[in-house]
Amino acid sequence: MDTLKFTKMHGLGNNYIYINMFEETIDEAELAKLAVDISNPYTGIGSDGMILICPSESAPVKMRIFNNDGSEAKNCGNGLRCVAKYAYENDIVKETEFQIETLGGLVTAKVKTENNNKVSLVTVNMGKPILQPQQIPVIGFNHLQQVVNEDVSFNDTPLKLTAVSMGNPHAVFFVDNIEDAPLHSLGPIIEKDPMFPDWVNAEFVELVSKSEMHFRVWERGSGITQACGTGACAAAVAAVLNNRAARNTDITVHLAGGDLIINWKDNGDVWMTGPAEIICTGEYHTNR
Ligand SMILES: N[C@H](CCC[C@H](N)C(=O)O)C(=O)O
Repeated sequence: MDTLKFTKMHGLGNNYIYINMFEETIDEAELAKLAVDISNPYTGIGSDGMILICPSESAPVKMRIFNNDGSEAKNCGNGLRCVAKYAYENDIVKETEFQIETLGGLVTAKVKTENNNKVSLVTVNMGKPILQPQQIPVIGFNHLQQVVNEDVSFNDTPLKLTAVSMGNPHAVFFVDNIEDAPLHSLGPIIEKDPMFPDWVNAEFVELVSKSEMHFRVWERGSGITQACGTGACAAAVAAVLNNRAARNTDITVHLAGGDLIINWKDNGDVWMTGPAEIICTGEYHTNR
């Protein structure tokens, strides 16, 4: 029986099992199944998925993220904050500002430390959103430059779609009352609708003001989670595109697990600020 050292961490309740690949070795062919097994709440550790903290040729550290269905995603906002905290506290990096490689490209993280050099808050420059339909991808809108407030329907329920990619695809829908959002009923249907060839993260948003919103998410590959960092970025971008939020402004996004501050800067970059916390460390027994 082999064992894997792990650290369970969360960003606003969006929790993953983190494995330090500077110290551990896992066959590439085993990663998807390991993500499913380790995430199982009954026979595994239990989590929204698995994140690998890897060496990189283009940055001090690389993040790979697997949902709890075993699918690998190109980006994860809550994961990036936790990777930044882990990398700083475990001396993988010495600076408080550094780059992290993701499958969606390079991002820049800044950690804020408190007593005895522990990271309490992380700000990540998530880069520029992708809005061209073909690159999100979403089909049926190739005649448009952006998919903003477009009429769609799922299970005969009419909705208005704004589609944004933060390296991973997001379908954002504005609702009058977040408590009435059809998260359970339509989340799994939207996730795998043929309109989204790579499937999609589905977000429902109730706007409070031009700098505040409520947010709930059905994540691609994980279902309902307490928070989605890339989703909060996509929601803020979508609100600005719909003239319902302001550029270059700190937007407070109230997620089920807590608040993120998102700012879509005039230079096009989206900044995300929020906490990252360690839950526990341990050894996972593989090959049982
Ligand atoms: N389910 C997402 C990946 C995790 C993103 C989310 N947990 C975040 O914090 O951004 C996807 O398949 O694109």
